[in-house]
Amino acid sequence: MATLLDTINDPADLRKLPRAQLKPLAEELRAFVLDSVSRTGGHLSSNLGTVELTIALHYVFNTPYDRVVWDVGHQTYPHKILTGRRERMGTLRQLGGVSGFPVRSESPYDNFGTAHSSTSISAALGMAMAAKQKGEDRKAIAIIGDGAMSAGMAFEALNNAGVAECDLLVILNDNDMSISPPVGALNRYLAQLMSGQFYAAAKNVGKNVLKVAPPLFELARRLEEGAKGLVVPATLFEKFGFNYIGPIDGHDLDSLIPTLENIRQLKGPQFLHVVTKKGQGYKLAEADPVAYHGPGKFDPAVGLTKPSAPSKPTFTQVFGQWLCDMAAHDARLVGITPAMREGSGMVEFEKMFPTRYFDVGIAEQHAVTFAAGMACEGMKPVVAIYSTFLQRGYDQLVHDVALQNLPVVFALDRAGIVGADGPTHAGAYDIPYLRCIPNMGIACPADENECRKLLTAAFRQDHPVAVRYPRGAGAGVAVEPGLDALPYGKGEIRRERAGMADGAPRGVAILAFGTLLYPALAAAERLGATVVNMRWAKPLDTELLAQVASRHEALVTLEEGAVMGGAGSAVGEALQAAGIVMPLLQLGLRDEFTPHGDPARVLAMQGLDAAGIEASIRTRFGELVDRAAPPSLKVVG
Ligand SMILES: Cc1ncc(C[n+]2csc(CCOP(=O)(O)OP(=O)(O)O)c2C)c(N)n1
Ligand SMILES: CC(=O)[C@@H](O)[C@H](O)COP(=O)(O)O
Ligand SMILES: [Mg+2]
Repeated sequence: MATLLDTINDPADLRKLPRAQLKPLAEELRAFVLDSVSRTGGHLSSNLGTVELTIALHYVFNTPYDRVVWDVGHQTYPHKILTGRRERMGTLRQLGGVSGFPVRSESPYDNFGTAHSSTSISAALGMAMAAKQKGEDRKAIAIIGDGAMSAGMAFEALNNAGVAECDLLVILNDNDMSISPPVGALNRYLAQLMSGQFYAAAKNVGKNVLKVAPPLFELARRLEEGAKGLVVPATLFEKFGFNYIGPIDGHDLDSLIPTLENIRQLKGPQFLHVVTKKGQGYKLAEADPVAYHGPGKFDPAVGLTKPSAPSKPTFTQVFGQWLCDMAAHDARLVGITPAMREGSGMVEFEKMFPTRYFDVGIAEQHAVTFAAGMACEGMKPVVAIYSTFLQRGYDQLVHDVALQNLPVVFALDRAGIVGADGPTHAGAYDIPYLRCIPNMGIACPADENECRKLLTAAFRQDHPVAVRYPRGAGAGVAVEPGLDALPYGKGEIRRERAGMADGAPRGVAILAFGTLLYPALAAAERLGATVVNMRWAKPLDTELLAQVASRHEALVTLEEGAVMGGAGSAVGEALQAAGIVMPLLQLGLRDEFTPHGDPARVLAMQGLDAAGIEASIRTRFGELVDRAAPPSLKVVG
């Protein structure tokens, strides 16, 4: 028998349903989300929390004519299911499948591409302003979480919107959670709004939405004036120029729908405060929304289980352990995260050093300058941040840290391909964007052990240094427990081509930056090439480079990052500066955005697995390779 959900292939179908059928639809939708995510993995708790809100939005507003902008977009699975992608949810976050975030090219209902947080109010305001300019009567709606609301960008947009005289609706989806528990004064303020006098004054809902009907409005205004004079101060959002409505129960369709229907008729900036529960309807996720924020596949009847055999440690875990060990060794160390405690491997550090741990909220710019301030006072800050999110703090990195040459360590996680999250989260650009900044050092560990030692090397410098490492596990190299450092700015030759002894320049040398050293070694076995583990993209080991250049006929650079402007470009510049003219092939991520999907496959599509590296080198330098390789290593055919 067809379910209600089966009948909805478009919000137009949803709008045909009688109100009474929306609750059973919500139940079906929630069950579908749980079942679907348990099969594919993905973001769960946030999506269980937006089921009713999504139904209400598409039911009340004329989507996609009215624009809906979801902040971050990790909570848009119900939206995807109701907007024609139900049957493709089994492909979620897989190569060629449905994206885990809104993407404009994926659906006309995805009005704005998101995944980095706190952009929704700006984008929706832009759309509202465009509608005003063009004389269109469409509505623009931003749905932003309490975590995302903590970012400066959200406040910049509120500041603008409050005076912009546009028909903008901001919906604050307040579930009292970021990925981990939310932090900061705004969070405390929202908690206040939820309690005591404010919550009692939730008649605000009735009062403010009545503003549409002039006679009632006058009555409401007088009531409001009276009430405000007595007990209810204006909310922060009213002071920003919004009409504040709420808080209302975001799981109660009987509150949501009439409230949205009324708001739809209001003019000017509206602010609806909706209260939801992360993980709503699935007890295990309600009890542990952190674990169920972004789980892998699991059996919903059992829940998440611990893997039986201990797997190789991830780079994140190697960093987390190093951070604790170095903090025990050096009291000046402080650890900073912009709201990514779990993802950045800082759970243990917070437990061991609670007074030296700082979660500053989703506020990357602030995290960087906050670190700069600490460094000015003799502390040794370690900012643990995903490569993609440091893009937010770029000016702060240049102006506040590097220009003042402050010793801040950037532990850059998720450098390179990340897989399921796709292009928004790929750490593709850090080498190019860091390398051009004076005073910066950039370390690219090839494996777990090097990661630990390069973190120590970075920590010992008196200037800023970034250590970039990828998502997941490495080659499985044993990590030595001490706090030894690798030398600053120095690489090593890992494999020498056969016949080096005769001194004549011959064959190809691969200069690997980071974890691609291992596929490079595999390719070099077949090519008879030399492999150099460069370790540092900046400073470049120019001495080693000159030595290797003098003994080979061609060089190949290799990095898991944008090839344009990356470490390979640095090698090209260094060769030119030294007056060395020789063929150079630069391999890395091409000048295109990489899709979401299995990371190994995405890397292979970029030609960065062992076979791809070998093929590229053969195509460009086949003759040199074959001439240099000893007969035993020659690959025939
Ligand atoms: C600029 C940026 N920093 C960090 C993140 C990682 N991140 C994704 S979701 C999230 C928490 C968002 O909290 P909230 O907006 O309240 O949504 P909820 O998860 O509670 O649904 C964080 C920190 C991000 N996507 N973008
Ligand atoms: C939506 C978001 O930005 C995070 O939840 C992100 O998906 C986490 O990625 P990791 O799984 O790599 O920590
Ligand atoms: Mg939240």
